[in-house]
Amino acid sequence: MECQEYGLTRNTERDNLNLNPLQRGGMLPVEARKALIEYADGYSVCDYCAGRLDEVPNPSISGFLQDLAKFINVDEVRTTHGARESKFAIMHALCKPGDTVIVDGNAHYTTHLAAERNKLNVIEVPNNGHPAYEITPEKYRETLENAIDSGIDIKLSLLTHVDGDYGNLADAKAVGAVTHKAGIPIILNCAYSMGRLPIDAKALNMDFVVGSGHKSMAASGPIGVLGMKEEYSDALLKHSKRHKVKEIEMLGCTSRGAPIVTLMASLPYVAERVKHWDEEVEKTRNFVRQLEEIEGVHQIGVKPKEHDLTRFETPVFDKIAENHPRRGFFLYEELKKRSIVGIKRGQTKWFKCSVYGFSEEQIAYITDSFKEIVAKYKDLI
Ligand SMILES: Cc1ncc(COP(=O)(O)O)c(C=O)c1O
Repeated sequence: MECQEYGLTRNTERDNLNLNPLQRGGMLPVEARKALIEYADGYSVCDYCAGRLDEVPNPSISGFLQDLAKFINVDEVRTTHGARESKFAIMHALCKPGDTVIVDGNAHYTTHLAAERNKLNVIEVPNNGHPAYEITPEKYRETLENAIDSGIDIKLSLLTHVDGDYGNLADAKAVGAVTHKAGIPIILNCAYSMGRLPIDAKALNMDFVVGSGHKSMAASGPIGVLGMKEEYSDALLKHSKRHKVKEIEMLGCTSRGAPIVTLMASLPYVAERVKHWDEEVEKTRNFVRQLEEIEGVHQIGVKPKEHDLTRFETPVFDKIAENHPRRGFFLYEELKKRSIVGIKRGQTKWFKCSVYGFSEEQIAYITDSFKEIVAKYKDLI
């Protein structure tokens, strides 16, 4: 058999300034790149395993999990294959088919799929619409109370801490108080927050927090985090009857090899970087201010920004696209000429981007580039 050329290079994304929000928090520091090579082979973390991944002493996965639990302030923590697998496992352990869960209207598709795979009904708390698309604790309370009043037994609730569409940071503490008052456990989906900003699960009134190593914790994918309160550990970490030491929801073992060692190697770096979250927010706000100086560029979602993921409506680029021979592709191509990538090809009505981790100089270069492109095509507007 002759195999095709699979195109396994990433020079474009690596050598240019990548604005794709999905990529900004998953970039590996040097220590993690070294660990990646050291543990690149298949079951590389399993040499000293006595049956449980979370208890492996060498490399010290057990020690790492203790540190990780402290980092997010939970009683127990496990790694999974992603935030989605963490959500699935919680729903699976706590609900049965036909049960109902309540989730925010900005929830990620993986939340919907986790519920669907568990055969659960979903009630959605709507956001407040254009332009902020905010999920308010008041709306969460109202939707929950209406459901309860109409006789629906809600087994579990979920809040997306920072959503992937608008980059809004939800008021987790207030929503946690709402669901606890109703006696319903709550999951905080921290895919876009854990590893970028400090997470204290207990202070946020959360029973579960789930994270994504490849999205926000500087790890190779796929790897997720599942943190929980003690009272749920029996349900979530229940052992197999047949294979006594194995945890059923984890299917015995979850992420092994490169993903877990990079997550481990990056933890000190990530623990340090969350202390500088305010600086990142300030950089994002400056970026928004500068980009909004262009007529026809508006940030949507909550203002001022509280997270780096930013969505802009960009009628000015859409107008240029209408009259440009390359149509919608002009923006991608003009940015690429300036070594900027990460805005989807052909997209000009709106786009999402992030400057997380870039320096002020790089951000100034990026905003100047957008302004330069508008100036170049002023006759097409
Ligand atoms: C808000 C949110 N939750 C969950 C996920 C999925 O995370 P994972 O790939 O770790 O399952 C994403 C990925 O884009 C996301 O944006």
